[in-house]
Amino acid sequence: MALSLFSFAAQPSQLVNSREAHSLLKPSTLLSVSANPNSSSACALQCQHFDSCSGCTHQWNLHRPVVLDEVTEFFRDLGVSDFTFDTCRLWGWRCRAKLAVRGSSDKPLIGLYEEGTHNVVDIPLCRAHHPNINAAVELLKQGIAKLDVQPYDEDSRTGELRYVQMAVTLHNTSLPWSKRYISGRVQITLVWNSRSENSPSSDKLNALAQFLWRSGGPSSNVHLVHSVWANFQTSSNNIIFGNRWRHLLGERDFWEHVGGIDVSLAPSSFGQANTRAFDSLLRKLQTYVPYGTSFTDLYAGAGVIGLSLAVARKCRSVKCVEINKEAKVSFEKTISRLPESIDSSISWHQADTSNEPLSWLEGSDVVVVDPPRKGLDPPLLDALQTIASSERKARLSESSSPKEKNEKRPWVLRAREAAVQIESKTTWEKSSSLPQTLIYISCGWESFKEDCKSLLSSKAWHLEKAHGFNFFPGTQSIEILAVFKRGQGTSKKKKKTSKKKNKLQSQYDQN
Ligand SMILES: C[S@@+](CC[C@H](N)C(=O)[O-])C[C@H]1O[C@@H](n2cnc3c(N)ncnc32)[C@H](O)[C@@H]1O
Repeated sequence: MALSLFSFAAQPSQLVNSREAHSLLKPSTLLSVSANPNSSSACALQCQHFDSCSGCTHQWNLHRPVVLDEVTEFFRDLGVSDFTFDTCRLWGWRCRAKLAVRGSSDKPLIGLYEEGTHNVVDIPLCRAHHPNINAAVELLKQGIAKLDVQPYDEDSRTGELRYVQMAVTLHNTSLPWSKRYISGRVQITLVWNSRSENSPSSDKLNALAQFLWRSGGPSSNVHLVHSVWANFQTSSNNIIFGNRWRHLLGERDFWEHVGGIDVSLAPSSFGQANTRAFDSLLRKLQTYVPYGTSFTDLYAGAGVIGLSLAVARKCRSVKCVEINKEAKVSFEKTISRLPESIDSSISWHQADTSNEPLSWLEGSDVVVVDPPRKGLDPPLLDALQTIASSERKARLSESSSPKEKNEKRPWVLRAREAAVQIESKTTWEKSSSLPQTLIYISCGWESFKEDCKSLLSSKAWHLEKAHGFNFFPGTQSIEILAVFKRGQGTSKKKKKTSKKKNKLQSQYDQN
């Protein structure tokens, strides 16, 4: 995963005090975007790293990303005039950060690359980070200095510590929200420049983990550290993580609570950085999924979307498809905490959605796609565009998909087999229908626009609703939730025209 896209900036080097905490906890606001809300300096980033750090691109009006006007207009032109935008939390929102470690053991730099370079900018007071990420970074720096840990040197490919991933859990739901936020604990993953835990530098790795645990674990003054993990990476490219992960200290399982369920997230699986904003999005998403639906979650990660809908909307079936095999363990753990009353058939498939995409859509009423920034894979986009003709063909041949039945390629068959399968208690009738609703969740505005235009131009879908969420305040990014329905629909503009016509007609009739 490329570093520069993902990490951002920080806050004080210790746990925040209650006044600071209060300022970080401004409630989110839902803007109906037609009226321009006040742009005030109260929504300024006020981060001293802004000029050098590449994490944030905007320091004013954090509540209104620059792209918002364009987004609003785009949807208005497509007939969605009630687009809403949730401003979410403006500071201290980032609960997950991947940071480069460079410099020297007595002066480590932990942060992001300066724009267009591989020079790391130290960002101890980042305003986007959850304050406890900054506190954990400070602790890590102390450990590096004390134990003479060598930060990685990209030119010589020497050194020990390459990157660190910090993830904060806000899981403790027994606490009121402000306390829950401030007492969030940090899972620290040290990306170590060796092949495995058996390399000669492992003693130092273990000593560093012990230091973090002693100084920030349960027997320290402030229990800040949730756990310590190691990832081993020796490759010379820009990829942050290697394939080998080891749990070193603390709780192995990392739980979060979003969308109404407990969710397990291993350090190796994808997790949304802005936990609170993601929760808002999930709650909005739930309102578009009818009770008892059959549901496919494509680009599912650890299945958070699918499983939260399985519970909130009592889905008949939920099928999750994800390419990263590491997410499977998290999915299984999350299932173990779902309410016993749940009666859904649930499966998780380790597969590439672009491989025979129609097979994943079959049998579902609703499909959610949540692709990476680059947008939908072309074969999936193509399948969605031609969904109506696929349906017609299937009906004609009476068998929904003859190609499916004749499939012989072992890798395709293997991918279709569920890696995790939980049967429902009720035996539901199997359906071969294709989805009538498509919910597109996007973190890449440019690719979304293109995909959206392609879907609409195919006339297979029309756009019904759209919402925006401020997942990444201080950047140009916006998270979109768009609801498409099958068929061409009646454009709202057209509806208005016909109302006008009717009015004219009735005036004419009266005359
Ligand atoms: C933006 S994340 C969304 C994850 C999940 N929906 C969530 O919110 O936690 C995109 C996910 O798509 C996965 N992915 C990328 N390309 C894929 C593909 N071709 N097929 C299946 N999954 C893919 C990535 O591994 C990543 O987990």
